Amino acid sequence: MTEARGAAEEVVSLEGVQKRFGSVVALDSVTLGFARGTFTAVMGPSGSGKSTLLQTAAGLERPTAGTVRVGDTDLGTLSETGLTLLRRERIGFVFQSFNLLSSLTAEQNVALPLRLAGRKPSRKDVRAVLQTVGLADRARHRPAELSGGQQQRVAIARAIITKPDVLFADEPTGALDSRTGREVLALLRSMVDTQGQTVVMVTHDPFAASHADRVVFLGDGRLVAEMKAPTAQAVAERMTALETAFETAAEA
Ligand SMILES: Nc1ncnc2c1ncn2[C@@H]1O[C@H](COP(=O)(O)OP(=O)(O)OP(=O)(O)O)[C@@H](O)[C@H]1O
Repeated sequence: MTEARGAAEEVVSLEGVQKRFGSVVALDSVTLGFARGTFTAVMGPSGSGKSTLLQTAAGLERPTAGTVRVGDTDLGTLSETGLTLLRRERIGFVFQSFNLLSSLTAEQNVALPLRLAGRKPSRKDVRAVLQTVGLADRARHRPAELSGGQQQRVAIARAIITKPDVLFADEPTGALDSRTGREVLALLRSMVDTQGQTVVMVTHDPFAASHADRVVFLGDGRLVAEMKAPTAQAVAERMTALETAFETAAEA
């Protein structure tokens, strides 16, 4: 393992991961790592296992077989409480639907993970994170007083307040118009470039995926392709080919 350290250190790794829901195999023999300070997009046809991959990598779902590691910790060795603590301290998660608490202000939402961890949030830290996402002047606003893009930026601030090893984002721009979506993508990209944050994002959108360093493509729960330095056009072409291939296979 020691030679894996350094530039290519993997923050999260999956080895031979399978996830079944009854008779449905949502993930099959997935072996994949996410290096520190990199931005990965996860793509694939509907039902190919993207969300399941994210949830399994984040310790929200336990794999049926195989191993998920966060740093050197094998999640399979952790109790439910251990897993909850690890998620709280080392993993950030952002959803398409923001999931902010409507009765709390932006800064109270951002401070929540620290409170849940029994830590007293420092106003300075909370304001610094809001500053990072460009919302220092909206700290006292409630979600209903913010635009969709601003709410998603609060959700990102809330996810990074604990300085997680990795930020998982499931369709973070799915509910946003294209301009605010671009702002959120630029924010994720700059967190990778300026803070060395590791980001893993599920998306259907080739333009969103082009902000990543690498795109991994799933088909029927398997890892079927990988693209470095993606362009929106190259990603769109690959997706069309994949969708055709999997539709043809499903019809056969
Ligand atoms: N909790 C669950 N119970 C039963 N089946 C599930 C569950 N979660 C996912 N599945 C099934 O696992 C497969 C993969 O689902 P998943 O949501 O990971 O795909 P996806 O690529 O994220 O899809 P989409 O792009 O449509 O969101 C699908 O066949 C889905 O129906």
